[in-house]
This record gives sequence, C-alpha cells and structure tokens, in this order.
Amino acid sequence: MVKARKYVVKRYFEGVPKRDDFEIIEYELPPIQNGEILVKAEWVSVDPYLRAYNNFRFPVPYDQFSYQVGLVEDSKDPRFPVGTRVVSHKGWCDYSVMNANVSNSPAEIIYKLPDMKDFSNSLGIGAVGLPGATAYFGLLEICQPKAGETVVVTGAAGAVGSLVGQIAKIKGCRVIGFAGSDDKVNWLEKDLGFDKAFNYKTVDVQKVLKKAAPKGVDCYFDNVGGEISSIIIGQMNDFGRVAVCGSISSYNDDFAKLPKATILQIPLVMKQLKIEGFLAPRWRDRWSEAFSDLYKWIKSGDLKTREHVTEGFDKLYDAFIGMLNGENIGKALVKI
Ligand SMILES: NC(=O)C1=CN([C@@H]2O[C@H](COP(=O)(O)OP(=O)(O)OC[C@H]3O[C@@H](n4cnc5c(N)ncnc54)[C@H](OP(=O)(O)O)[C@@H]3O)[C@@H](O)[C@H]2O)C=CC1
Ligand SMILES: CCCCCCC/C=C/C=O
Repeated sequence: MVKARKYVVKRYFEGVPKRDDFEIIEYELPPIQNGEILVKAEWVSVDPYLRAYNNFRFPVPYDQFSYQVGLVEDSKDPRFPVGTRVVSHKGWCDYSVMNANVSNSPAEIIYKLPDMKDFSNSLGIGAVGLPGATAYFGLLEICQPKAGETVVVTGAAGAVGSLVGQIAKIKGCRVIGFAGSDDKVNWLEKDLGFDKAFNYKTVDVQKVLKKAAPKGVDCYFDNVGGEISSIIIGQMNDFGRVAVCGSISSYNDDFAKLPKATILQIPLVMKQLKIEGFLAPRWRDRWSEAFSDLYKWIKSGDLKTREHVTEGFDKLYDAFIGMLNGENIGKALVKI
C-alpha cells in the first residue's frame, strides 16, 4: 500500500483563496489494476486558472487539479513502463494512480513527457507544457503576427507572457510588454530582448504606449483583462488582432458582479478589429508541433525560460497565492 496526500478544495473561494479553503487529505492508494500506473509527482504547477475555474466549473469538494510531471513507479500499462515520466492533470497530490485509457479530455489528460535532454523536466509544465502551447497557438493562430508588426502583451513577465513576447521577436515583430514590477521590466528588456517594457503599476499606460508604439498596435495578447486592455485596444491599427488568453485582474472578483464591459464597440468597428478568446486545449492534437518548435528555440538560445520554484508539497498553497500576487518571474511551480 502507498500512502498518498492530496489537496481538496472544500468550498468556493471568496476573493483571495484562503488556506483553510483547502484540506490536505492523507489516504492509502489501492494496488494498481490492469491499465493503471502509480505515479510519484515531481513538479506541480500553480496557475491562474485554478482560481478562475473555481468560480463556476466544479461542484465542491473537489481534488485540486493542475498539471504535474511525475515518475511512473509501478505500471500495469505497457505504454508507460516503470521509470517513464508523464505529464498529467492530477494536480496537487504527491502520489496518484492514473489510467490513460479513461479519457483524453483536458481534465484527465495523461501523456509521456517529451525528452528534455539537458533541460529540467519541469519544462513539461512550463515552456514545453500548457503555458508554451498557450503562448504558441494564441499568438501564432489568433494574432497571426507578421514581421515588422507591433505586438503588445500584458502579464508579460509570467509563464505565458514571457514566451509570447519572445516568440513574437523570433517572428520579427516589435514587442512591448506590461508587467507589475521594475525587476520584471528589466528582465524583459535586458534579458529577453523586448523592445520596450513598462511597470503598469507606475506608468500612465495611455501615454507610454502612444510613445512606444507611435504607429499603433497590430496584435494584442491579453493575459489580464480590465482597464489596461481597453486602453491598449483603443490604440490598435486597422485590422488589428486581439487574442484574449486570460483575465487575471478579475479572477478574485465575484463574476456575477463584474462591471459591464467598457465600451469597445467604437474601436472595434472603426478599426475593424478581430477579438477572439481561446483555450489552449483547442489545439491539443497539435501540441507536439508547438513543443518541438519551443524546445528547438530553447536549445538554440532564442527562447529563454525562467522558473519561480517553491519547494515542498506543504507549500503549494503559498506558491499559488504568491503567483496570484505577482511574486513570480517566469513559470511558478512547486518541486515536490
Ligand atoms: N487560454 C488558455 O488556454 C490559458 C490561459 N492562461 C491565462 O494566461 C494568463 C497568464 O497565466 P500564467 O502565465 O500561467 O500566469 P503568470 O505566470 O503570468 O502569473 C500570474 C501573473 O498575473 C499577474 N497579475 C496578478 N494580478 C494581476 C492584476 N490584477 N492585473 C494584472 N496582472 C496581474 C502577476 O504579474 P504582475 O506582477 O505582472 O502583475 C502574476 O505574476 C492568465 O490570465 C491565465 O488565466 C493560462 C494558461 C492557458
Ligand atoms: C479543467 C481542465 C482545464 C485545462 C485547460 C486550462 C486552460 C486555461 C485557461 C485559463 O487560464
């Protein structure tokens, strides 16, 4: 028998999630059956959607889901022998039993971790995982940036945003990022090669953007929503494209009480903009294509990755709240 621990969400969050909204349960896993594997979690992800999906998606109590990378320690599925590393959506647990035959839905996904060679396996929940696929398909499929165009990204120093800006540079675009601290801004400009970056907490967004993009914005990758997005959309060029990836500025709010959308119809009509929301699992059957490009760029040095690692199963809640508060530069994750 293997003793396992998992985080259960006991109730719906109100505002910022509280420590006692979660309970850590210890329990014994049954022996694995045919088709099952026993997996020890090594890297567990903390992401904004864990907050957003709590508002409407699952009845409570539920096991806290998220992506994780784990090592197969026992196997009755010949496709996943002992020693294989898998990416799954089993979330905040240290050991779990998985069955890859159950479903391929985003919530129950299990696949072999691509071989990371000299790089950390944690990339499987970062640049070569959901955040990588999100940046890749959101930018390339929805924004469809062309060389010479101006791309703006918010949440620019985070897991998704930092990749979006760098992919846009690889594609020959001029890139402007907004992030929440001067350290983040320095990293974006000095290490990642963004053309301009700004601390949205201390600048007048309208003014600095006008100066940084005097010819207007062609593509906007929106990670945060809210007022900053209305300002950026107001400075877009004819036939501009907006990829609405997330809206973290409102995830801690009561969705039913959010203010009605700021009037965007005038720039939408007059500039003939295209605004499209998306979820990365839409391209699940093409994720390997993204992973292969992303890995190639990481290897060549064209794409830099950074992780904000918290150590310890007991620190998952703290890592999650830290990420929501903007403590992370790059991908926030927990080493188990
Ligand atoms: N559509 C999809 O398929 C997917 C969407 N997403 C979305 O992408 C976005 C980024 O996710 P991810 O890269 O994983 O997370 P990040 O690594 O970017 O971490 C979250 C960041 O959000 C920023 N933030 C927090 N509160 C606010 C606020 N009120 N206003 C502006 N920024 C804020 C903080 O940075 P700062 O210091 O800059 O404020 C924080 O570091 C999220 O909206 C997420 O929901 C993610 C994965 C898949
Ligand atoms: C419950 C399964 C969800 C997996 C996909 C999450 C995509 C993220 C969206 C917003 O942040």
